[in-house]
Amino acid sequence: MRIAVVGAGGVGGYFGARLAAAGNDVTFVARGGHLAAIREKGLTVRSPLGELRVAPGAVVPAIADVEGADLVLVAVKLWDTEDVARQLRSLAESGTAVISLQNGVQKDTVLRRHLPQESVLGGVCYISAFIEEPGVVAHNGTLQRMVFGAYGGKESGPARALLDRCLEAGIDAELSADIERVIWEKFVFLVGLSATTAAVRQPIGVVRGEAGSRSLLHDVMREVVAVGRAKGVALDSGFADDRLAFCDTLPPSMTSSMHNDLERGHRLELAWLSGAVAALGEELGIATPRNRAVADILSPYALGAPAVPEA
Ligand SMILES: NC(=O)C1=CN([C@@H]2O[C@H](COP(=O)(O)OP(=O)(O)OC[C@H]3O[C@@H](n4cnc5c(N)ncnc54)[C@H](OP(=O)(O)O)[C@@H]3O)[C@@H](O)[C@H]2O)C=CC1
Ligand SMILES: CC(C)(CO)C(=O)C(=O)O
Repeated sequence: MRIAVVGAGGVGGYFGARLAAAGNDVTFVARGGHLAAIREKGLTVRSPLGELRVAPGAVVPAIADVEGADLVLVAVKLWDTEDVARQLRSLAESGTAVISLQNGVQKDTVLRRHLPQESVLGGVCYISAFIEEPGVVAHNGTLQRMVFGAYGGKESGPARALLDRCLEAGIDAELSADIERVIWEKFVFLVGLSATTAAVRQPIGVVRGEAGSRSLLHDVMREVVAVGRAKGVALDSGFADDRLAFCDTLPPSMTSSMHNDLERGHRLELAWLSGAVAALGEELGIATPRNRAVADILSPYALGAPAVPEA
């Protein structure tokens, strides 16, 4: 299968490298120092599931350099989606399927603004991975799961083919006939985890162990469920309780990519997480005070570590 991975960072680098190691024809689209390092030494993935190295020739600097693909995996941060969507148009118009593994519930709306509707399949991933240094992706823990499928439960050849390739590559993967609900289910958990780990600046073990931050986690997720249900997504009314119980099963050291980004002084996906919940709540007339507070508290960090103004 010919797969193009746009964004060779934590998510794209990890899943793309596993698919390449299993014999698929994977092209990575990368940029900056990461591109230069991969061109020189290849892409290395350090993982408790085994180290991988992808050959230097598998990387290109632009989507226009991809010489045909059956499927594109989009794995750039959310602020880069619009730009990537525009550049994917000609591939998608020639029949290439597109699956975004990004977080949030707005990514596919952005992709659909630029691409043929049927080319955009839905997807989510569960993993903790990041660029440790240019050319090197580090995988924390052993979780590495993808769920994907066509919207509306339609049968999709590319999704089925990707499932087979993932399973051969040792990636925990599943096809879903209700991918919209799956994306929202992840969103409930992710917004809870990212809001609280970033606000408290501690992993889930600390957040869930303290009555105040535990109730913040629960309330943040309740608000996401209320917004999703108001949008017509088939989320169970008690889904936040279910996710809180799930949070109790996580390793205490687990944290969110947004907390990692905050700690490193990087830009945050806040506007697409708690910020999006607050904006959607306003639009739909659903109260979201906890998500609004988290979005406001973290707003000085949204574009990276803030500089204190000169006196
Ligand atoms: N990291 C994680 O553990 C998880 C992340 N996610 C989600 O996955 C998505 C990707 O996150 P993550 O892997 O952490 O992101 P990273 O920042 O690690 O990787 C994205 C990479 O894509 C590059 N990039 C952006 N635009 C382009 C472009 N036009 N052409 C080529 N390269 C480009 C970036 O370069 P540059 O640095 O120059 O911007 C960066 O190297 C996010 O939505 C995130 O929320 C989901 C689950 C877990
Ligand atoms: C919650 C988690 C770690 C699961 O993949 C995630 O998606 C993120 O933090 O971005």
